[in-house]
Amino acid sequence: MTQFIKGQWVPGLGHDVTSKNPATNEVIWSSKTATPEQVNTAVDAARDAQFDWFMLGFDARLAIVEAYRTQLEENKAEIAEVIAQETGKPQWETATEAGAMIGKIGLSVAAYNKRTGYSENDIPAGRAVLRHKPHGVVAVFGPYNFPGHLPNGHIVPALLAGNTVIFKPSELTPKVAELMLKLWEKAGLPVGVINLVQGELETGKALAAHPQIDGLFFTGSSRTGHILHQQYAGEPGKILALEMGGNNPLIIKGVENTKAAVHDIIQSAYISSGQRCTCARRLYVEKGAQGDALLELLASAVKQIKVGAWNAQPQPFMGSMISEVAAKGMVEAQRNLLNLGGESLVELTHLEAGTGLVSPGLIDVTNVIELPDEEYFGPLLQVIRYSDFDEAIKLANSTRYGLSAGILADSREDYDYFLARIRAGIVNWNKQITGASGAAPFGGVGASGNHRASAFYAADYCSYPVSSVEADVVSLPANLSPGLSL
Ligand SMILES: NC(=O)c1ccc[n+]([C@@H]2O[C@H](COP(=O)([O-])OP(=O)(O)OC[C@H]3O[C@@H](n4cnc5c(N)ncnc54)[C@H](O)[C@@H]3O)[C@@H](O)[C@H]2O)c1
Ligand SMILES: O=CCC[C@H](NC(=O)CCC(=O)O)C(=O)O
Repeated sequence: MTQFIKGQWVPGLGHDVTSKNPATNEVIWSSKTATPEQVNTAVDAARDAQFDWFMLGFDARLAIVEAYRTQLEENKAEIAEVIAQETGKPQWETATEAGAMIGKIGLSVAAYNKRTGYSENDIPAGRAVLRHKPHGVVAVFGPYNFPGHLPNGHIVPALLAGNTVIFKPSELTPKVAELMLKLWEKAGLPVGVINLVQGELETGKALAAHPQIDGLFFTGSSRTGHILHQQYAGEPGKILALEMGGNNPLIIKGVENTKAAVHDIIQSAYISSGQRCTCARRLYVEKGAQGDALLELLASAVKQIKVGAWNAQPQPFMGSMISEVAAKGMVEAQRNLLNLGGESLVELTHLEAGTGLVSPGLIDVTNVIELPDEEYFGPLLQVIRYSDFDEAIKLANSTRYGLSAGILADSREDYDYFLARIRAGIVNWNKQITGASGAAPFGGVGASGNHRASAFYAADYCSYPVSSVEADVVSLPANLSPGLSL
């Protein structure tokens, strides 16, 4: 029973699908996909439930969301374990993801109150009141790299605002989604308020194209996000929030503590086996002896990064990539860069056939004339040597994306110069560029997003403002307009 539709667990009526642990190739979940007809039923259920859910009022909705938080807390270890088994991420990292899911509740409540909620002001004509209403029925599409935390970051604020939800998780992480829905069910969500449809392209397309969807909140690749954007052209009444990938630059300039810089670079480029949208993909290092020394230390540290299965002890820094296909894709990306003139500093290798285990790679692409503006979603960092700061910033901005960017530099002046010129939604100074805070807005520009940032600003796309001028009784104004007599 893998679809949760209208408060019931029902089998999918589509074709067979499985989910595998990418470190062992073992099947950990199998089922059938939801058909377009089942998607219709899920949307109908969400539509039927929506007005009553909204009319329950914020406090009653919050009580259920709080009960979900209790479920998350009580099942934190299981959530972390299922995410680890299904994504290949090491347990220390998935414990953090489960923690972020719990933390999202408090942050979403704070954001609801701060960004939306209710306010009123006395005005000469009466009272100006600002309220927010939910869009209605929204679809949430999730990626595989944070299968719990990122869809949770859409679902929680959407429900708090009074929307009902149809959740379509990544086809690579159905087991995590199933567990999340079981916890929502235990929290006591009314029938139809949240629905789960599992499947691949056919299911996703049926949901995205459904005429009864009022909004779609998407986290995933830029390629899919662009398809959805085109699909929603001419639909101004539907809200579309797109959180997509990046080709993120990190510049190193005038850093005394080389070891600390190497640590920040590794945390930026290789965490989650490079499978974070915020990961550094391009590293700009000044030409000269200082840059050479930094790269030498970096290459040595990269070679020492421990890679292993989700449950290996002692724990590795990098787990498996999501699949063997993804691992082979990174080997192919490296080959392509080498063919274009790149020079390998540390080779990325596929460690075990049939798995997503790869070692981290570092490649100098300074001599590549036309560097592809691609998001290689894995642990391969491209190094570019630069002669002057303006050149580094210009190269850093040479991308159609604009998600995250950073500079490691001991001079505040350099940071201010960079901050003014770099084009990205997340810009860090002397800190890794991954690990963004949910207490801040999260989103990119260009091909990385559509200016509907998530995290703390998710509240904004979950409702629309309703402005009212109100008075308790109908009354005549003190002075009538010229030309009127009553
Ligand atoms: N900006 C962010 O917040 C953020 C966060 C995490 C991941 N990402 C990005 O996500 C990508 C990795 O995730 P992914 O590979 O799961 O993304 P993806 O685009 O392949 O899939 C995301 C979701 O869209 C669905 N989908 C795919 N094609 C579809 C279509 N034509 N119509 C409707 N639905 C469709 C998938 O089934 C899945 O549920 C990377 O590019 C990464 O940078 C971005
Ligand atoms: O893979 C992309 C997201 C990575 C992650 N970002 C967040 O968690 C944003 C904060 C939030 O949504 O609460 C990161 O920056 O590492």
